[in-house]
Amino acid sequence: MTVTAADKTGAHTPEAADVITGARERIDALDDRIIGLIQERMAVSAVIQEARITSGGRRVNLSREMEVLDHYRQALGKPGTALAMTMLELCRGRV
Ligand SMILES: C=C(O[C@@H]1C=C(C(=O)O)C=C[C@H]1O)C(=O)O
Repeated sequence: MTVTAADKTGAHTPEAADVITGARERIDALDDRIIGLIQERMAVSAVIQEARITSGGRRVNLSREMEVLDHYRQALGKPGTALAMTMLELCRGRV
């Protein structure tokens, strides 16, 4: 059985299916960039954590994490906090 663009997108007209298909390509490209930026952030975060641990400090710095959480909350609202918490977990592991 053939899967049509309308099936894949949920659109009810070919015009809407075209809009959705094009916009999804842009979303996939944006997601690739976001993932790349998160990976870059993880690497920079690792440099900071290693420097602190090597100097005798702890991996985690809660006051800094509060600043990061607040930054995301101010920009994106409450879901921004959840996003930042997931990102912090990616960057420093679970606490
Ligand atoms: C990167 C740091 O170390 C840890 C990781 C953080 C981060 O990824 O943003 C923030 C605070 C620390 O728990 C830092 O102190 O800046």
